[in-house]
Parts: sequence; structure tokens; C-alpha cells
Amino acid sequence: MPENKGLEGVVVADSKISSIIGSQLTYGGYEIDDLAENALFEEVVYLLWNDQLPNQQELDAFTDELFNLMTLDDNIYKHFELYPVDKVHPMSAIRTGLSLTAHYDENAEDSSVEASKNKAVRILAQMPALVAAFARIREGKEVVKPKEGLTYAANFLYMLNGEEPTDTEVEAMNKVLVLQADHELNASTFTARVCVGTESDVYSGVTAAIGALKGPLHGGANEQVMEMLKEIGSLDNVEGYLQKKFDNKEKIMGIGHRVYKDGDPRAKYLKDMSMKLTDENGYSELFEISTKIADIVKEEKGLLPNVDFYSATVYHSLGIESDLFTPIFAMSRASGWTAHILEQYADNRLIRPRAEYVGATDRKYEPIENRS
Ligand SMILES: CC(=O)SCCNC(=O)CCNC(=O)[C@H](O)C(C)(C)COP(=O)(O)OP(=O)(O)OC[C@H]1O[C@@H](n2cnc3c(N)ncnc32)[C@H](O)[C@@H]1OP(=O)(O)O
Ligand SMILES: O=C([O-])CC(=O)C(=O)O
Repeated sequence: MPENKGLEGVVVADSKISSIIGSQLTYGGYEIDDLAENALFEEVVYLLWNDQLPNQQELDAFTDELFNLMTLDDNIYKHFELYPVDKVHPMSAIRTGLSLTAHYDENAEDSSVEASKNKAVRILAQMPALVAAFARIREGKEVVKPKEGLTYAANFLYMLNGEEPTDTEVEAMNKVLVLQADHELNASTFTARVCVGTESDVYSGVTAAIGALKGPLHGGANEQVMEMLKEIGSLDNVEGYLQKKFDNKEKIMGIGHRVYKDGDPRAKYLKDMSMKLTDENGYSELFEISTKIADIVKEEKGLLPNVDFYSATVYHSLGIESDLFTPIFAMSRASGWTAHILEQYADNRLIRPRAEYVGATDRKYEPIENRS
């Protein structure tokens, strides 16, 4: 087995976008705490793409640009009606939908820096529209187009629910988007960089990244956390549920991290939000079940909650279906993916590691009639 199975600890790129040192996370040199408490998601995206926060004029121009690209081509809305939407996971729908948006971008194959930056803006603007449209169409509801003057977080909730969200909802959604925007070389970002390292286009990189985020060991864990909470059902069942998982050597979703061994700095914000929102919306028991799970897993395994753990109850309290949790993560992470894609283009070298061959050797071709 290679020394660094799963590329653990292997450094494969220089990056100015985000950094993890111990339990400290920074975006472009700003502490995640500072940004989570103060920043608008749009400011964070601008920071990830430009290595500096925008001034008011730059933010206004960027917000307008995003709004102007937030409505999808009618054919994209229509394509969601072409297949049995009730049987399709939203992450698969978004993966296909995002890939489809490329066909309505006349500069899709233009690989200039300017065109690649424009694609990043289009993708970020279109992700919330894709998630919200799919969610409504599968319920037989009319698509809701974005509303001018709303922030990115507010517009997503508006397009999803068809009514303007409250300040509390917008604040929570904005914070979740900020917290999930980037995370160094996580699996989906690495996937995006590998893809565009072949000089492939931005849409291909983001589509590949969506596929990687979908897995339950990565972004897909937030949906699984909600399924676990539902399965547990009440506080009394937590010990029994966990014991069975431990006995079967199964993982507890939303817990553990490849890099953070002393805790994920994003989790405390999500825990605070979860406590507040579950209390306000009548889901306090889900919060209590969550903290009991976290305490027992810490005690038994020394493992701590990651970003996905408490985000599940935050989304649930906002009335969001559990299979939309990972698509929302994708919406936010599209900012980090595209930042990394642009950074990869700027100083590219094909990413191509090696494998240790451990298969059979010295075989000779046998005609098919001679094979047993
Ligand atoms: C946004 C994100 O992607 S955050 C991560 C989201 N993913 C999850 O929440 C899924 C659950 N967690 C996990 O699967 C893991 O903790 C990962 C994949 C996130 C990171 O794992 P790694 O550092 O690669 O650890 P790895 O999977 O090799 O596990 C090491 C040991 O810890 C155990 N372990 C790790 N996480 C967990 C967990 N959540 N529950 C129980 N045991 C765990 C493993 O079973 C293994 O035990 P062993 O050595 O006795 O076989
Ligand atoms: O960094 C990782 O491996 C996973 C993670 O927390 C993220 O992508 O936010």
C-alpha cells in the first residue's frame, strides 16, 4: 500500500485562495470567523476570485452582474421536465443542468482568461437558479425568476420558496454559504483542478467537481446526517443506534475530517445557528440528538463534527428538503471551485500521479476457445 494512501498530507499545488493550519481556516488571509461574522457571500466570492475584498462600487457592479445572469435559458428549465424528476437526485440534476448551461454560453469554448472569468460569474449566478428550479419543477410548481435588489442568499430562498425570506433566514443562508465557499484542496476542488489541468474548460471542471462533492464521504454527508437523525428519531435511541454503527464498523456521517484532527472551525457557527433555528422552529429535539451523537462519538472515537454535521439541522429548520442540502453546498463551493480553476490555469501543469502496480504479471494471450 502506498505510504500516502488517499494522497493524505501530499502537497500538490501552491495556492493563495484558502489555507488550513491546525484548526485555523483563512480565505485570502482573512480568518473564517471574521468573514462568517461580517461578510456578505458576494464579498467572499469576490475575495476568492480577486485576492481582495471589493469596495462598494465593485460590490455593486458584481451584484448586478450576478443578478443579470441568474435567469436560465428557457430550454434549461424545460429540460427538467423531460425526465422523471421525482426519481432523480437533485445533485445529479444539477450536475447535468450545470453542464447544459455551457451550451447556452456562446463563449463556452473560449479559453482566454477573460472568457474563463466570465464563465465563473455565469456558473455562480446560475447554480441557485438550477437548484431552485429543479426543486420547484419536481413538485409541479411554477419556476420563480430572481428578484432584483435581493442578495445572492436571499434570491436563492426567494426562487426556492416563491416568497421573500425573513432577515433571519437570509442571515443564516448567507453564513452557511460563506462557511462552505472554499476549503483548500478538498476532493471536489482537487477534481476540478485535475480536470482543467488538461486544459479542459471551466464548465467541465465544475461539472466534475459536482460529481465529486455528491459522495457521502464529502459534501453528500450533510444529507446523510439528516437521514441519520430521522432514523434515530428520539433522544433515547441515540446510544443504541451508535453502538450498532460502532459494532458494524460503520461511519457516523458528519463526523471526522481528513485534515482537522482538533475540530473544524466552521462547525461552531453551524452548531450555534442550529441551536437557535431548531429552537425557533420546533426542532429542538433534533438539536439535542445531534449534540448527544457528537458527545458520544467524541468520547468513543475521539472524532469531532465537521461542516456537514450541524448544517443538516440548519437547513432542515429553514424548511429545506434533505436532498437539497448538498446542492446548496455545491452552489456555495462553485465559488471556490472556479477560483481554483482560474488559479490552475494561471500556472498550469498536467496533474498526473503514478500508481504502484500490484496486479498479475507475465500472462500470455490465450485464444478464446482455450479459456476455461
Ligand atoms: C465537507 C466534507 O467533505 S467534510 C467530511 C464529510 N464526510 C463525512 O462526514 C463522512 C464521515 N467521515 C468520514 O468518512 C471520514 O472522517 C473522512 C472521510 C471525512 C476523513 O477520513 P480520513 O481522515 O481519511 O480517515 P479514514 O476514513 O481513513 O478513517 C480513519 C479511521 O477513523 C475512523 N473514522 C473516520 N471517520 C469516522 C466516522 N465518521 N465515524 C466512525 N469512524 C470514523 C475510520 O473508521 C478509521 O478507523 P480504523 O482506523 O479503525 O479503520
Ligand atoms: O477539506 C475537506 O477534505 C472537506 C471539507 O471540509 C470541505 O470540502 O469543506
